[in-house]
Order: sequence, then structure tokens, then C-alpha cells
Amino acid sequence: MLEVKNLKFRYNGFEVNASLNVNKGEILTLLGPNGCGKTTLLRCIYGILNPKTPCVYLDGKDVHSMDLRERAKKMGYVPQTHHPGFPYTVLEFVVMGRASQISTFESPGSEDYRIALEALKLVGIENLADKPYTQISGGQLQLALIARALVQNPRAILFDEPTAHLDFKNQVKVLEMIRRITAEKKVATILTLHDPNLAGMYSDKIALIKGGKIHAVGEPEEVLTENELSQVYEISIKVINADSFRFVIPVLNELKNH
Ligand SMILES: Nc1ncnc2c1ncn2[C@@H]1O[C@H](COP(=O)(O)OP(=O)(O)OP(=O)(O)O)[C@@H](O)[C@H]1O
Repeated sequence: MLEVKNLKFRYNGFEVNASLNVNKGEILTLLGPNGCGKTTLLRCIYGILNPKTPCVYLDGKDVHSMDLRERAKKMGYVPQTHHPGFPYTVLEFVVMGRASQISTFESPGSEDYRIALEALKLVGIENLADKPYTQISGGQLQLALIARALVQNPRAILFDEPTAHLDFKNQVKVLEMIRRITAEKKVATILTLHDPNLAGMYSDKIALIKGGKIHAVGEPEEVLTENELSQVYEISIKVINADSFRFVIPVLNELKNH
């Protein structure tokens, strides 16, 4: 289990304050308006940003006290943006995710390349394996980043807006894939999303965030209510139940007056 206990982090004038937990095989989604602190929270959990006191535990072990190698073995992080530098091939880029699994002086071997190719197949871009990763689209890069996190074989993965840059079909494809990996590999998954409908479809739990704090947390049907969503997004919102889906839609008349 991944536990966040009383995490506190402060930028000038902005504070994140959160307690959360996610079990293995479960997806927890952080949902909330621009600037509410989702990325800051993910970065604090992974340790790119450092809260002052221990507050993130994986299977009871303080994540921030692990050395980089141990943390990379246990936890994957898929950032929102990545700026390619050297023109490695897509396959080489994904193989780099194996670094934590091989010894410092070793080069990746044929087994590492096999695992990387497998991950590329899983995300559906094996046809790009030999292409420089500086020459692929934003959406394809997103898929390569996900493949790179998968080859680490981590116990927990944090995805920052995994659907950014993706077309409608690929948004669903990637979320289906994340759901499958989470369930099959028993990973504790935290992701951030902007679309409450996708969050409702793919999350076991949702944390609604407002102003750096958890406004509500629970199963999608507990959290995706007109009342909670209207408070967090500060517009009127309608939730329509149809079959087993909940459709979250903004009330248009009110938007026209903004
Ligand atoms: N490096 C930084 N230095 C100071 N303040 C920052 C920094 N990065 C982010 N912030 C501030 O922290 C707050 C939270 O930002 P964060 O990026 O975590 O929000 P978010 O919910 O991920 O937003 P979005 O949905 O737009 O990606 C914002 O008010 C932002 O201006």
C-alpha cells in the first residue's frame, strides 16, 4: 500500500496539505482545477520536491529515505511534460528505465531490450522502436514515457496527466492500459486527470482537490456529485446517471455569464 500521511509542502504563498492512501491494484485519481496542487502533490510523493518531514510510505517504508536506485525500483513517475534531448531511439529511451534493475557498471543486455520491446508492444508503439524519440509526436512520447516507467517493474506508479496530448481514442486506450497494468501487476497507481467523466470511469477512488487541500475523497459515486464538483470548480454542474455511467456536464447558461 502507498500511504501519504500529513504531507505538507509550501511554495511562496501556496501550501499543499494532504493525507491519502492507495492499495495495490487500485487507481486513485487526483482531480481539481488548474493550479490546485495536483502536480505539486505528485512531485512531493515521488520526492522531486521534498516535504520537511517523512510522509510517504510504500509498504510501510519511508519512500524519501530510500536512495534513488531503490526508489526507482519501487516507484515509477510519468511526468506531464518531457523535453527530449539526445536523439536516442524510442527503444533505447525505454531501455533507460531498466537502469535501476541492472548494476551500475553494466550495460543493458538482451533481456532488458526484450522487456523494453514488450513494454512498447503493450502501449502499442513497437513500430516506432527504431525511430529517434526526438522525432515522434507528443502523444507518442507520452506512450514512450509510460513504457519507460513500466520496464522498472515498480510497485507504485504516479502518472501526471497521462491523457494530455492524446486524441479521444488514445485517452481511453491509455486509461484502459493503466487500469489493466494496475490490476494485473498489482500496482498502487495515482494519476491526475482533468476530465471528471474519465476520472469516474477509470478510478477506484477520487480525491477532489481545491487550494492545495483534499476537499473530498472516496469512490467516484461519493465524490462526483453536483454539490462537491460545483464547490471545487466554482460553476454549476449537472450529474446525469444513465445505465452504469455518470455524466458530469457544466451548466451552459451560467458559463455564458462568466
Ligand atoms: N516552481 C514553483 N514555484 C512556485 N510556485 C509554484 C511552482 N510550481 C507551481 N507553483 C504554484 O503551485 C500551485 C499549484 O501548482 P500545480 O502545478 O501543482 O497545480 P496543478 O493542479 O497541477 O495545475 P494544472 O492542472 O494547471 O497542471 C500553483 O499556484 C502554482 O502557481
